[in-house]
Order: sequence, then C-alpha cells, then structure tokens
Amino acid sequence: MNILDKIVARKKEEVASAKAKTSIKALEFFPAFKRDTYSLKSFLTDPNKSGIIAEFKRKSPSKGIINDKVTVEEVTTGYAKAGASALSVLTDHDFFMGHEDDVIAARKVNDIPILRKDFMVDEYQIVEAKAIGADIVLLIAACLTPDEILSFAKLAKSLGLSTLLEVHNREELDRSLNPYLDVVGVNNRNLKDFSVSIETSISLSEVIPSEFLKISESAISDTGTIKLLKSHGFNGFLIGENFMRSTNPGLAMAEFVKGI
Ligand SMILES: O=P(O)(O)OC[C@@H](O)[C@@H](O)c1c[nH]c2ccccc12
Repeated sequence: MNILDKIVARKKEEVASAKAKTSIKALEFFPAFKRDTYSLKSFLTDPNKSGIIAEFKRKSPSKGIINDKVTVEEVTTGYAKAGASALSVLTDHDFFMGHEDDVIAARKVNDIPILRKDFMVDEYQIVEAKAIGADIVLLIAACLTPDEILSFAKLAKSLGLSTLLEVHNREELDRSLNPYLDVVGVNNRNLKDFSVSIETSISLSEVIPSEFLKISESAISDTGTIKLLKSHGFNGFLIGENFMRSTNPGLAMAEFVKGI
C-alpha cells in the first residue's frame, strides 16, 4: 500500500468517528456555518497581494516534524501581514499533526481565505470545513473519482466555498475537471512516492483550460521559481515547509516576498 492509500484508509475511520461525535445536522449550528466566505479567486487576483497561499504545517509524512514550536495564530497572522492571498491549514491528525481546531483558531484572527487542507473523502468533511470557518476545500484527484469530485464540488459551491482541484499529471487533469471548480493546483510532489519536480507544473501549465486560475503547489523555496512559474501563467503558489522551517514563519515569508 502506498502512503496515499494509507492516509485515505485512516481518513475514512477518522471521518466515521467525527460523524459519531457530531452529526452533519449539528455542524450547521456551529457559529461559523452561516457566515459569508472569502473568495479564493478574488484574493488570488488582487494585485495588492503576493499570490502566495501560505501553509501552516507542523509535520508531514515525507519530512517528519517541521515545526511544532509555533502557534497557528502567530504564524497565520504573520503570513497575512506578509501579503498572503490565502492561508492553508492542515487538519489531518495522524500524518500532519493538524486539527480542525487549528482552522477555528486561524479564522478568529484572520480576514483572508482559509483552505482547509485535508484529504476529502466524504461530504461530511465539506460541511465541516464551512462549520469550522474555512473558505476553500481541496479535492485531490489522486484519491477521488470524477463523480466524487463533481458531487463534492457542487456541495462546496452550494455552501459558498471555493474549490481547489489538485492534480499531479495530465490524466488526472483530463478526467477531473468540471464547472464547479474554481482553481486548479498542480502538486509538484507525487503523493505516492514523495518525489518532487517543478517541471510538473510547467508541463501542465499549457493544458489547464483558461477558465480556471492555476496555482503551483509544493517544493517552492526560492523567488526565482516564482518568477519562472509566473512566466508560465501561474496565479498562485502554495508554500509550506520553506516558511515553516523558520522559528518565525511570518517573517520568513515577508523576506521572501521582497524578492518576487
Ligand atoms: O511544504 P511544501 O513543499 O511547500 O508544500 C506545501 C503544500 O503544497 C503541501 O503541503 C501539499 C500539497 N498538496 C497536499 C495535499 C495534502 C497534504 C499536503 C499537501
């Protein structure tokens, strides 16, 4: 079993216990459920923002512990101050050391879009994303069927959430697109073996239809790469580890942004 299969198998158990604890109906009574959301597309195209979706990630299966000494509040407000177009907050428990409470905490102190970064395998998680204060959900083509992507994206749009489709190759892109998706993200990291290459983004850039904004995700650690990706039409850049490695990730991002 590859790591992605392991994560998905564990995720299904995690969702089953979440459902047993809090019903989908009860999620609709969470304070954040009825609020208006921020649109990823409008923040990504705002010329006063950096285009960076800055990620709060304590740990990952490929790198182990990255940073477990900082708080979600200090990091996400630092990112926002440094010009983040959006925030990405991991909520996976076992593999990324994240929690739904991290989105709840980030929501209280930020007024830019928040991506609930997780492996969505059930409609429950989409409703939960809205309830905890997220604005964006991630739909990963490598672990979803085209029908699941369609129904999850429809549900997300009906709740006012932005939808980000993640692909890693041409085949995933071709089978997964639908009109309910706002942004296509090319993951430079292969979730099955963790290999990384920026070329993945560059080679897919021409085949992503122009009605979708496009972002490049993972393994971005220098401003030259941002310039290169911009020249290939990318509107956004999802960056985690490069900032999280620092004792002050917000400051690290502010320095980085000066160079783009
Ligand atoms: O830390 P990096 O290499 O900058 O990558 C950030 C982000 O792209 C990565 O965390 C990610 C991309 N897609 C995912 C799906 C699930 C979990 C994590 C991810």
